[in-house]
Amino acid sequence: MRVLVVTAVPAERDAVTAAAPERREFPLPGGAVLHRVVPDGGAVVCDVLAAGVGPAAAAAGAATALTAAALAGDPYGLVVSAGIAGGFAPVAPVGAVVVSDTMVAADLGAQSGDGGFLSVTELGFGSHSHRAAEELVRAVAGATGAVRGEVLTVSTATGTAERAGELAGRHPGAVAEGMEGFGVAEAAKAHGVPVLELRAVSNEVGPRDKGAWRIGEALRALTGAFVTLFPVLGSSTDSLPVQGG
Ligand SMILES: O=C(O)c1cccc(C(=O)CC[C@H]2O[C@@H](n3cnc4c(=O)[nH]cnc43)[C@H](O)[C@@H]2O)c1
Repeated sequence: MRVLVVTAVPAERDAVTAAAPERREFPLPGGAVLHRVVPDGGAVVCDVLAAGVGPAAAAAGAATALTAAALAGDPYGLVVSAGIAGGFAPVAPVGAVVVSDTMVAADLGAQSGDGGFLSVTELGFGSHSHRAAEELVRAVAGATGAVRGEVLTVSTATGTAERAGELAGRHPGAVAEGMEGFGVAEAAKAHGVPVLELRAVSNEVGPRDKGAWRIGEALRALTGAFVTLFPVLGSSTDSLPVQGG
């Protein structure tokens, strides 16, 4: 199976490729570079792209790689948004791995004028969420020990307890917050390819305190998650189910 993994920054990309013995580099149109690893056994070929921070960069990077692969006649069978994340306490503490059953665009919409928020779904402009295929989420959570739930995609990382409470109130099933998952899911949906979001928690969602972020610990947890994920993907002989809707 060919897998595309999209991270925001090179440190996250390198944490993913560290789960396999060696990597090779392949240029993409536009100048970005895919880092390819073939984990033991060779059943999975995994291209990892550091596409930039935020949903727009993630969607553009993912779509470019998906299109290039499709035009080369060798399309991907799965796209994964991966990296570090803020975790909602107490369900996803620092060092935990999370897998998203629903990738939610949590700040894409409009203020309602009475202090509320209207999602793009409520505005009638498509969907504010993408569900990952249930059997894939279950297999990944089982293999990696990841906490499963909604992972929110935000363009502005949460920096106050008030905002954290607001998001948790609006999304009681949220386990974590990142900045790319929904963008990757949009690109995957446009190409009819299954999507997954897997992140390791570096900090708690809440008051901004970058000094308290445990980035190294999270990146090591991310590597560990991919060490266990690759055999799961390698054992899926059939094509994976596409998004749950
Ligand atoms: O400074 C470093 O060494 C470093 C190494 C790896 C990653 C980073 C990042 O800052 C990655 C930004 C990336 O992380 C996600 N993230 C992490 N915590 C949160 C959060 O609380 N809220 C939202 N997003 C978060 C996000 O996907 C960013 O793109 C630095």
